[in-house]
Amino acid sequence: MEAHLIPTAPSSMYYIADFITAEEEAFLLRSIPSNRWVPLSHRRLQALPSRLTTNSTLLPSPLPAWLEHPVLERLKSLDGIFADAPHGINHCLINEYLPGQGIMPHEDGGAYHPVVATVSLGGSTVLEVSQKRTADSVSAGTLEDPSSGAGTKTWRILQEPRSLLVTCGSAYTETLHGIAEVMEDADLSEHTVANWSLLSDRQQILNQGGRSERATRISLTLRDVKKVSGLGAKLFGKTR
Ligand SMILES: O=C(O)CCC(=O)C(=O)O
Ligand SMILES: [Fe+2]
Repeated sequence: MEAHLIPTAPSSMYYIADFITAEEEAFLLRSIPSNRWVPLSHRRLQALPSRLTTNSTLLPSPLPAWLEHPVLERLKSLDGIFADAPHGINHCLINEYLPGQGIMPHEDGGAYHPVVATVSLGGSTVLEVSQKRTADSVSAGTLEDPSSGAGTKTWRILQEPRSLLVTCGSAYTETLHGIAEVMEDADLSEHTVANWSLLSDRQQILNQGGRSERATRISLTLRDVKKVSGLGAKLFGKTR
């Protein structure tokens, strides 16, 4: 995994270009159930095996076979990313974004073990990661430019189709992440993209003058929900 560490991002984020093949991507896109989408105002969403209960508990049930092979199997083979997770991966949120759609800056929070693995399908996007603003970091801005405080430091992670992004440690607990609602991402270069050296296709971006048009993108975000309810937990909780 060390070869995939994003050098300038908060510790620790890993980017693996071409984590799956184009055939596997097409298989995943075909396999996502078409009748389980929950429409939101700026994207649509589904949760596998189900949404969490109001107190952030998972009613456990096996993840579908189409997710197990190849994605979950391959994740298990990457040394140790979910090694400390109490249950292993037991939950998958699927987000779909049309061009111009995104997600507000947020943190994924304490319902999950602090590791998330994101597989991107379809289009490219830029994930904007920013240090959480605390009273201390806001006051660290200068008088001339209050926004220069540590609280506003941001990193841009370009997520290409078929890539894997792993976010853990203080990158999980101390930062926010979001996706801007734009039709294209611009000003992409080795100076602005934290994972530039790890990208699959830098040349294409250079050929496009540092621009990347948005296309429909689907992300699979794989996590370990900490609270698993009752009997089902005994049957299905341990998925590793
Ligand atoms: O689509 C993505 O890459 C991010 C999704 C996300 O932040 C989430 O589901 O919590
Ligand atoms: Fe998130």
